[in-house]
Amino acid sequence: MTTARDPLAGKLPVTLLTGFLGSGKTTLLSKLVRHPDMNRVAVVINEIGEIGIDHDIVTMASENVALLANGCICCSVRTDLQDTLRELFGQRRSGQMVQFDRVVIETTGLADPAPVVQTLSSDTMLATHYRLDGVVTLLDAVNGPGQIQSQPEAVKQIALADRVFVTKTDLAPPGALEALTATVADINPGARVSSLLHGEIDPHELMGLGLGSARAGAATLSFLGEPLQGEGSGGERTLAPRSALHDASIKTLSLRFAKPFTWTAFTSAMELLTSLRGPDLLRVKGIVNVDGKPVVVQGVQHVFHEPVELDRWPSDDTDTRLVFITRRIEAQTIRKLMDAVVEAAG
Ligand SMILES: Nc1nc2c(ncn2[C@@H]2O[C@H](COP(=O)(O)OP(=O)(O)OP(=O)(O)O)[C@@H](O)[C@H]2O)c(=O)[nH]1
Repeated sequence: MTTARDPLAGKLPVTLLTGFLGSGKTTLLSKLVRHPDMNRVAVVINEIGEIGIDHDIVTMASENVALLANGCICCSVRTDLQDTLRELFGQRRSGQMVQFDRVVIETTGLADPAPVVQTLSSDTMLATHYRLDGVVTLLDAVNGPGQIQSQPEAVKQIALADRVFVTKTDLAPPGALEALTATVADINPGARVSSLLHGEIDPHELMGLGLGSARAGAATLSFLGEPLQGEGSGGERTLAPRSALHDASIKTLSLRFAKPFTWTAFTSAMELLTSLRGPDLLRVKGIVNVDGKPVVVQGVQHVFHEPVELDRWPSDDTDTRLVFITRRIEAQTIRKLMDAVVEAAG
């Protein structure tokens, strides 16, 4: 990978909407697509593995694509998401399709969102035209705690989120939002958590969540503000062991490096790490000091998105700070590996 000043310019932002079954995704989408500020969005509902789900937002045309009165495109995918995104782009370019300027993909409630994220960056054609703007995960205030304990995919959806919205707090006992906020923070300290009732939301809350917004400044890099356990050492947390999570092997590791990296050394370390442990590397986010310059990096499992070089550091802190969400990897393993590669690179 190479750094570029703004590799995201001109690409269509994609928001990935996840959340366990019944968490309120369709409710949210049905409000969103009717919002005046969302009039040029293409909504892709990825229904793989689900049969006959009748999303009320979609008045399905025979080819499973519907054009809403306000210009929204709704499209239901039962086969191949990649093909659908390619086709949508092709039709947009040739004028057969509304000039949509954003895509929202709703994944099936049981899905692990990581493959969809990977698809976006590993498929060359898709990566040229689309960029992941953020992962939004809905979490049911009533059923969420049980799902987190029993369903690894629910944990994965939270682990990959940029923002988590807790839905149905009106049905939940007092304190449910606070408790779930703490649980989410254990799984993914970088995700902002707020409540969402009956899908009522300002669409802008869902935009500009990911890397594309990194250059907006420190606020969007809040995940880097995690307290680290000692300068130069790796902070490590096992996910909420007290709540007996099903997949308690998922950990959030925060690493800080004072010495700047060369880009070659950093990418070599990441390449080695992903080749050795890719499937267990659920998410990596961070800001890297590359020869003094701040570069924001983000990866999901073995796929790294194009890094973004910031114009300036968001604060006085110019250390490299990386947050890893991993399964069965210790902080010291990553640190040793990175140190070794940096040393070898001279
Ligand atoms: N009380 C209450 N009900 C809600 C809220 N949000 C969604 N619901 C209801 O929860 C139910 C499930 O919502 P959906 O939007 O269908 O959930 P989904 O995530 O699309 O479900 P799947 O397609 O099965 O994955 C519906 O009956 C909604 O009306 C909320 O904030 N409060």
